[in-house]
Amino acid sequence: MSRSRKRPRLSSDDLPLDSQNVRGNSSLSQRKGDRDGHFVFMIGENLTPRYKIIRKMGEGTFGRVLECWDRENHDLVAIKVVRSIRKYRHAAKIEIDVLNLLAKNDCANSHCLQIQGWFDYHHHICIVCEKLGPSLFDFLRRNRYCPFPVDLVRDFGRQLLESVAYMHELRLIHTDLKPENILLVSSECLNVPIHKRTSYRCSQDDRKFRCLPKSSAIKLIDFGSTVFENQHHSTIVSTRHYRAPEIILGLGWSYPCDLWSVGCILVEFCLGEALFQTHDNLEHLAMMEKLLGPLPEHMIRKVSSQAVKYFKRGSMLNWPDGTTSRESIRAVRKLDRLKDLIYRNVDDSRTILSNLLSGLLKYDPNERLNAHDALNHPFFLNG
Ligand SMILES: Nc1ncnc2c1ncn2[C@@H]1O[C@H](COP(=O)(O)OP(=O)(O)OP(=O)(O)O)[C@@H](O)[C@H]1O
Repeated sequence: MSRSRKRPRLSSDDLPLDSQNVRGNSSLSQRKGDRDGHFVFMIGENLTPRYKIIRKMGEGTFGRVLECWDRENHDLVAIKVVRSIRKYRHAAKIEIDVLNLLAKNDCANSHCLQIQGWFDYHHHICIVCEKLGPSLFDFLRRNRYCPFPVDLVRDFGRQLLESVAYMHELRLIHTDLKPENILLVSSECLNVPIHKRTSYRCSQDDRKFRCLPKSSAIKLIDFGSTVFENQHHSTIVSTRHYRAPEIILGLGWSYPCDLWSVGCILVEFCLGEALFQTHDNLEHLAMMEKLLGPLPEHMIRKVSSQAVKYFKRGSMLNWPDGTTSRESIRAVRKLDRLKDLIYRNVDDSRTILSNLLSGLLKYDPNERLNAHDALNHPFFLNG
């Protein structure tokens, strides 16, 4: 997967706070932040006297996530050390509020990352959380994008929908659901034999075994883009591959955009790789039409002035247009109808799974399944 999967969100043009004449120990400030405002550290160093840095677990737009030893609780924790840039600090405070709200109302089935606390360290906001395992994207990548068996897709889908239902009950919209933001609770895995019949994609090379998670327990992370339903919504949200059509068409968005993302994620679990591998709006819409049929006219009639250019004669997608590359035409042609895609890649529960997916991938957000209805779908009830 060569194309970037990162969601363009806050641009990184601001200077780090430690180069903005913030009062304090300048030599320490310089050592603690690099030019992008990322926290610079050494393994074994202390992050306050309480936490000892063990290793880096991940890095994102907002900061670095470090595995640390908590000397007070004698436990390992994950600490997100946010970049020392004003807008990221501001976003981190919102993320802390969301994490606290999620923790306050927590029920057994929330499947959301648990916050333990936070502190400010040399202009870096540090969010202390439970330590989890690899993301489902990392897991797929390490297994050469070998798809998950359908029973695991069901377990992951159920938990993911439970966490989305929980957030929506609290009037929160995650807006950035993607395999990178779904973490296995445990890193333990099992080596299992690959059956040629059941896993076509995995059996394309000479490997006889594949790795599967020992436990299917997952948790949702990264609430840095979460918004309250009644708050200001920026026009563009979500990482490209998981972005709902109403966002691309500038029609406004709400809770259903999370369910579209869940649909894309579940297909990805069945295929091993992202469903919509594109970075271009027109190509993205063409891929959707190849998979799901034509966009509804009533949506096309209301598109924003920026999106009008994607259509001709008022109702037809203007694709391919004069600028479409051969590579793009090939990428769209490669896609099948959703049902055929699922039939080609999944062995069990295909009919019921493709029915669930078409409910999650409804163009019209008003017709799309909500999280509760999706959880009551026969794919989950009969599995
Ligand atoms: N609690 C945790 N336990 C283990 N690893 C974690 C944890 N939290 C985050 N990570 C790792 O760190 C990575 C970055 O974390 P996170 O997504 O919160 O940062 P971000 O800066 O908001 O990222 P993005 O740019 O993708 O939004 C994750 O993809 C994951 O691999």
